[in-house]
Amino acid sequence: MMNIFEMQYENSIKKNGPLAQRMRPATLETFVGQEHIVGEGKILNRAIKADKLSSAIFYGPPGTGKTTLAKIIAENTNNNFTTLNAVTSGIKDIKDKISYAVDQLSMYNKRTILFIDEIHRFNKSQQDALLPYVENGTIILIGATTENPYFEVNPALISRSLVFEFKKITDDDIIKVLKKAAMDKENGYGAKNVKITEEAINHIVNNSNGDARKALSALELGVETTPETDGEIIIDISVAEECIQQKKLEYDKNGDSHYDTISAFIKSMRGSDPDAAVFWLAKMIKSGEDPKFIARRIIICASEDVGNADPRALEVAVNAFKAVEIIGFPEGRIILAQAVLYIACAPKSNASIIAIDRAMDAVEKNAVDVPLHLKDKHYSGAEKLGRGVSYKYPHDYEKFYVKQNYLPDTMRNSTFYQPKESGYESRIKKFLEYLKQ
Ligand SMILES: Nc1ncnc2c1ncn2[C@@H]1O[C@H](COP(=O)(O)OP(=O)(O)OP(=O)(O)O)[C@@H](O)[C@H]1O
Repeated sequence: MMNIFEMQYENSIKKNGPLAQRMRPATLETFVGQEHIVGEGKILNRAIKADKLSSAIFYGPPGTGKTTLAKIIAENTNNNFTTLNAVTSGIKDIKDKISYAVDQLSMYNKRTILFIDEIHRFNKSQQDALLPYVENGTIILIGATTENPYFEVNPALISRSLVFEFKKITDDDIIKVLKKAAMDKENGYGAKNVKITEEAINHIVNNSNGDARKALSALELGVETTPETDGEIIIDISVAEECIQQKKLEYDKNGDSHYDTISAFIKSMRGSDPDAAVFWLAKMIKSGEDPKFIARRIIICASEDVGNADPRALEVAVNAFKAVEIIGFPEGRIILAQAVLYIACAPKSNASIIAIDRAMDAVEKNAVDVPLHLKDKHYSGAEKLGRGVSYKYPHDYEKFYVKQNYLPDTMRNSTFYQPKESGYESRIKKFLEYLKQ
């Protein structure tokens, strides 16, 4: 349950807010996807129904239902419900919420669910302030984050919470959400006679990246800007293309533009354009992006796009992460810039990501029995079973290399790693060729 002001605010959003807010499901039955979390018999489903909720962290991409699920929980349990947004709140707001929760418990014997959006944006001392009250059960914390909580949320809070990972919403489920919004007479466009072509729906779905808010906002823009023809509003492919584009410019302040900037930033590093890379870095710093968030993207880029063409890129990136953690802003900008420029100017190879993705695919598609000669023989009786028997020890051979199969028998000679003729990796390539001569 929410307090009276929060309820009034919610109701007014429900009536007047954007389509995505108006269509926010209020019950588990209308909530799509995330079966692994809320499906029948799953722990959260049971906890909600039994009103026995413990603190939780909801982790996953935007628009996948983290806030929605927290609100459903609020509606369906007997606790108070109140919210904080970690981007806009400070320690005073946290203390106010705590004292509200303490009053509620002592006066009415009611616990309070505190939903904190973007909890990773709280610093350590802000997160620490919550701890004793989470620990003694005054507060049931539900923290939502798009960032991996094991890196970003205080381990003490994590260990007192259940972590639930939200997945991107599937295409079929997004279609359901869109069709429902088009037909819903009360909160959607059911009264407007909206027709969406199959092609338009597919286009919106394909460009929503599993984000229901993004899909609904595109539909909203389409309907609100398309005049009626013969009593119908027709959303065809050209309208859909416009809407999913324009939405990026007009709608999202923190949401899409944040992700678009990161995307431009990473693409500039990958594209070996140091000027553009440092420009997007500056934009992220100016818009208040967390330095550790930026540093993590740099680390990923160092491995994904530079890889073994210059193995030092990963070292530089990891060290930049550690350094900004110690230094913070404003000087942290120099450290980040150094790493970004290093990576933008380094030789490039995506051989590592290709290799691991191919290998993961192969693991899914093949039997993965370890060949007999590679099996562990360090236990009695292993040799009788033929384990490890015909294994050849490479150091006993010329060049410290011997030709031998290391893959499951069904996959002999599969190739996952194809070193590129780039930077240090070209030396790796030559070396492998020399071994195999
Ligand atoms: N699982 C879902 N089922 C039905 N509708 C959904 C679902 N997830 C999201 N939506 C729709 O998208 C809107 C935004 O979702 P929500 O605010 O729950 O996302 P979120 O995961 O909290 O995202 P963010 O991290 O950006 O805050 C909702 O108001 C709702 O209309």
